[in-house]
Amino acid sequence: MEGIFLLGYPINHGLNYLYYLFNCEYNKCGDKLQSLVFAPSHITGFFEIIDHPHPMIRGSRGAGVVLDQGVLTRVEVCEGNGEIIIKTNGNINDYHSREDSVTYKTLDLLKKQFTEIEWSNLHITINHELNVPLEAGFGASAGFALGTSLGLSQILKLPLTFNQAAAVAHNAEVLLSTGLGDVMGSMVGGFPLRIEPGAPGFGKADKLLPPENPRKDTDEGGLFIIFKSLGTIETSSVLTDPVKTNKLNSVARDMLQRLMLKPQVTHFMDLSLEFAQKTGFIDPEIMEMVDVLKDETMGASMAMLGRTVFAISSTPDNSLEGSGVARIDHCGCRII
Ligand SMILES: Nc1ncnc2c1ncn2[C@@H]1O[C@H](COP(=O)(O)OP(=O)(O)OP(=O)(O)O)[C@@H](O)[C@H]1O
Ligand SMILES: CC(C)(CO)[C@@H](O)C(=O)[O-]
Repeated sequence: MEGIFLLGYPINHGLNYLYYLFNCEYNKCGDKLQSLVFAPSHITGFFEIIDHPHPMIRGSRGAGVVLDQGVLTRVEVCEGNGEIIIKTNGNINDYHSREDSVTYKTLDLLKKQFTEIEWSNLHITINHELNVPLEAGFGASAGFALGTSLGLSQILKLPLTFNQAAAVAHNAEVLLSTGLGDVMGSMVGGFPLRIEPGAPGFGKADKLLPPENPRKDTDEGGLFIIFKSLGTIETSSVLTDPVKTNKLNSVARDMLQRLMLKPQVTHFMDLSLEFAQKTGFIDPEIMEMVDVLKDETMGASMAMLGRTVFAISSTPDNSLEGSGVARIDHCGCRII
């Protein structure tokens, strides 16, 4: 394999920088038990909300794409007095309140499910490092939840499989209305098609075949995701508004079937733009950026749910000033 390597990892990989930072800190951790989880970011192009009284079955149908950037979570556990420290990019997480935090919610669900664990004798530190914007359609909350559930399940040797641990993350997302299909999307990788709603192990997912690699000269091959975020949309503010949810459901109703009849990346992007326009989610500023990218890529649209434009392209080159570029992560969420 060609390329420049740092700590055994090719430095052209989006994950490498974060991996390096974490490895440096690793030595300072003494004999604490710790785990490292990478949850790649999932951008939804279009979605339909499927309500159900059971949170494991509640969720969304839809389609999206998974980036090689996202949330890296290091969980550390040692003996203590029940302290819980949660940090995001090195800062203590003072997000609104404990009740609103998807990380706390995931931890609480594990505590309720596994009462035999002596949680009050543990000191738990959860460090999230993210390199995508928050509340901007990159499914960061799903990454926080997955890092917490998979990390703790591994360290504490909880009797859960990979999907079962991820289902706890889905449960937390659905209960807080911070996401419906991002946990499934991040687990699947590539271009996830969420065929039936629900948590991993409950819902049903597939993925688009990547188109033929137009860049045979690169070892990673494949496509690029170009993005630029202008601001946030709090997912829960949309998911709890019946006017918005009825509207988006009526627009999305037949979109997945249409994509399944022609399961191609360009068609996914066309449908995503149709969804963004017909729902009225897209505003003139985002549309302007879509127009810039549309002609020079395989298609551009708005990331659900954020004031973010995204495009899929065979080249990182584009004329949108200040845009970010990522690769596609085909592997999905993993313990590293
Ligand atoms: N600084 C922060 N540190 C940790 N968690 C945070 C922070 N800010 C927000 N959160 C968590 O993320 C949730 C916001 O999720 P939201 O779904 O709106 O964003 P997202 O997942 O990044 O975007 P989207 O779902 O649109 O893709 C909050 O409810 C909170 O639990
Ligand atoms: C609701 C949502 C658009 C938020 O990112 C996503 O979770 C999805 O597609 O279900």
